[in-house]
Amino acid sequence: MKFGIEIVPSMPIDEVVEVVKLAEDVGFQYAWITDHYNNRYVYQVLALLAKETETIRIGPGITNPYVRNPAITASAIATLDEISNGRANLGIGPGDKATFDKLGIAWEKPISRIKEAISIVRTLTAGEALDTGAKLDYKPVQEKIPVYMGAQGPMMLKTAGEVADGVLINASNPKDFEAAVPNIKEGAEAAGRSIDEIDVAAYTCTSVDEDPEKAANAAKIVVAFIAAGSPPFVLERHGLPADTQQKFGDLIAKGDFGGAIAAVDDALMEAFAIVGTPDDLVPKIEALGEMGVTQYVVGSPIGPDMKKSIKLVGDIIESF
Ligand SMILES: C[C@H](OP(=O)(O)OC[C@@H](O)[C@@H](O)[C@@H](O)Cn1c2nc(=O)[nH]c(=O)c-2cc2ccc(O)cc21)C(=O)N[C@@H](CCC(=O)N[C@@H](CCC(=O)O)C(=O)O)C(=O)O
Repeated sequence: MKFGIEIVPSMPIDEVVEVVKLAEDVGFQYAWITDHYNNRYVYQVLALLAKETETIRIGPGITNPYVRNPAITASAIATLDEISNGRANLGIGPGDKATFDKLGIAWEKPISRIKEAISIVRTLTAGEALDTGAKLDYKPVQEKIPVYMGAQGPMMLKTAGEVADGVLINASNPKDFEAAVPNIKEGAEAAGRSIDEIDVAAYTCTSVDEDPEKAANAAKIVVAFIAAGSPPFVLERHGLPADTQQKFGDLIAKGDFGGAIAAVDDALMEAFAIVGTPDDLVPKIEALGEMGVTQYVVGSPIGPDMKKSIKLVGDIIESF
């Protein structure tokens, strides 16, 4: 099992660098930086991480094909690959509707847009020209920069199986991967590929601490947001009430975060997060491995004390 870490650059840039360097020191192999307009700009954060780290692979986790023209993304990731001396990964996915509504961007045909974007990025970073004649005037270090797709829906997962080198799946329960992996496999085989070529990453709401209750409490607000964004098929899969999305969506929309946290029960925690002591985490991550997960990404909130939690995860990495 490989280990990654998700960092939301909502904290001061020096702290972002500090926690990613710590993650590298304790054995994490991937750092994924989220891409939302309201946080620090993903590619400047990544450039700094490239200069400040040596071995950890880095990339957006995830960007999308709507906020930037894919040729700009190609140049951004090729530049990152040069600065990091060949450690860039591109994480790209549909983006989220709430953000696009705020930016006045129409969220149209996400699957087609992502496939087109990946094809453009691959063509340009391979030093080739688009039909329009567009071409990069330099080549990245890596022959082929790995492209990971953020995906949750069945069609998006199949598309990832068809075209991507990896998939970042925002989920934490074995039931989600029991459903997701066959979709990825179907897409891969339809494209004459094998799922073994694809790094299946669990991009998981994680909270670890020596005190399991503190760990659980730190995750509740993230679980509330996940519940608010969970489509009916996910709620059904976990036997959650059909009105869960509406209930948490309403609480969050009116800013009642206390009410949202109080409404998070054990069933929601079980469905949408992996929390507890390091010893609690091991069997849960192993269970994901049995479902075909090959990379575990420690996602927000990571823990009540982020640096301490990164070190605690570091203590269990070598046991995988
Ligand atoms: C579009 C959507 O795909 P989805 O994968 O389920 O989208 C949910 C999330 O993956 C998506 O919002 C991500 O961008 C969220 N996301 C992030 N979103 C962000 O904006 N920033 C992030 O940093 C971020 C990180 C992240 C990490 C992992 C991860 O799994 C998701 C992450 C969906 O509805 N898919 C369905 C329907 C597909 C569809 O839209 N089909 C179209 C036509 C097909 C076409 O598009 O051509 C249609 O039916 O009209 C499906 O896959 O079955």
